[in-house]
Amino acid sequence: MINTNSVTHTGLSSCSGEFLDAKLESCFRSSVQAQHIRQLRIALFVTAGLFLVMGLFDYLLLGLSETFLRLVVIRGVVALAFLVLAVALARHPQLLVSDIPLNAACLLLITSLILIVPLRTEIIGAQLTPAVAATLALYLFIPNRIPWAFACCVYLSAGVLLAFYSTGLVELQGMVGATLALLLANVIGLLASLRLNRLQREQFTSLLAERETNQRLQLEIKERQRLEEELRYLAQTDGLTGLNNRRWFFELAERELKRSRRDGTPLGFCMIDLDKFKAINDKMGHTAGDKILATVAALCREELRDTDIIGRYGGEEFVIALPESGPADTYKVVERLRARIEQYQFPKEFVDRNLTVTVGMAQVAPGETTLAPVLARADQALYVGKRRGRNIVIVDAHCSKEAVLN
Ligand SMILES: Nc1nc2c(ncn2[C@@H]2O[C@H](COP(=O)(O)OP(=O)(O)OP(=O)(O)O)[C@@H](O)[C@H]2O)c(=O)[nH]1
Repeated sequence: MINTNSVTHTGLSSCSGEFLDAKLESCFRSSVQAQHIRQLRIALFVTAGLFLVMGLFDYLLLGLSETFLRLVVIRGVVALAFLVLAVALARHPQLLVSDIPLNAACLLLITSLILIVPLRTEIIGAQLTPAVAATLALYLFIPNRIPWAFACCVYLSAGVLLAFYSTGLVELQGMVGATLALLLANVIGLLASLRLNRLQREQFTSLLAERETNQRLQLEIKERQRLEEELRYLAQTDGLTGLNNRRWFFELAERELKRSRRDGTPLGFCMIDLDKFKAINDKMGHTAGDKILATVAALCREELRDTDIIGRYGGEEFVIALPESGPADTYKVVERLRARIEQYQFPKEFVDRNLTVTVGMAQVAPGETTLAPVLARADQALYVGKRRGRNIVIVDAHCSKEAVLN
């Protein structure tokens, strides 16, 4: 579909009612091609049918005479040509935009109408009706061809009038009447087809504008959704580590606490603190410290299940909630995590010794409805670990040794 931005203007020609912009005109034509082909085929079938039906009247009027046979040939050729064109249009839609087949069909129709005039002299007055009908049909049923339709209709009018005259049966008054009738048919046909062309194109322009507005709205909606997503991410995420920030961690952990109480499933917590991090910061610089924090966060994430929740608690301290993890499971996970960080080879420009972490671990006790007590116990255990020399997992004293070792 064409973008109206790429169109210089949507003005219409006053002669043909068509778009002045060739690209827009061709786009319009292809958008209505199927509809126009359908209309034209119906017109072709109807004309062929009418021509054949008229043969019956010829027979009633002329009997099986030589003139009748001539009329049969003329009508047969026209009807056959129209039927062939109608069938061909269905198979080859491009015929609609090709001038030769349509012009040939029009010329055949007009010539036959002119030739019929001297063959049916007994009802010469009635010959005007098909000529007027054909004039209107040529303007209205063959789309987007005003100049050709005009040329064809001039030929038809002149030919029919000349045929009337050549019979010598039409008086001056009759000739004037026929001329006026054909002139009127031409004027009405021309104006109607101009108006039709204009209306169709104005409708098409409005449709394009509507589509463009819709597209713009859709882009705006997408952009808003992207911004909302970005805002949500910023509101929930710690910029340095990409982990949940403290506020969002609490939100998620509260939900887990409620779920564990409802389902009666265990919920483990641990606090992780980097050992002697101040010294690294002081020696290697704050940027190196930042890189280490981000790497530790990534290592933690790798060691955890998708259902575990990790957040940056503050500075160089992380907090993890482990749903459906009893003391033994929680211990296994955090001990694995501690060992992973201890063994991890950080680039020498970040830290010149093995980095370690101390972990304090606690379990939510039965009946606890808030996070504060369990986090306080995990923090207390962490503090004990720091005092014991660091690089260790300390289990809160409320968890029995057996439960942890199970
Ligand atoms: N690079 C960097 N450093 C941070 C950030 N947040 C906190 N820190 C530093 O982390 C250090 C924490 O130092 P301390 O609380 O004394 O603890 P520590 O040196 O790790 O010693 P222990 O915890 O007792 O093993 C401080 O130097 C803070 O400046 C951060 O976002 N980036």
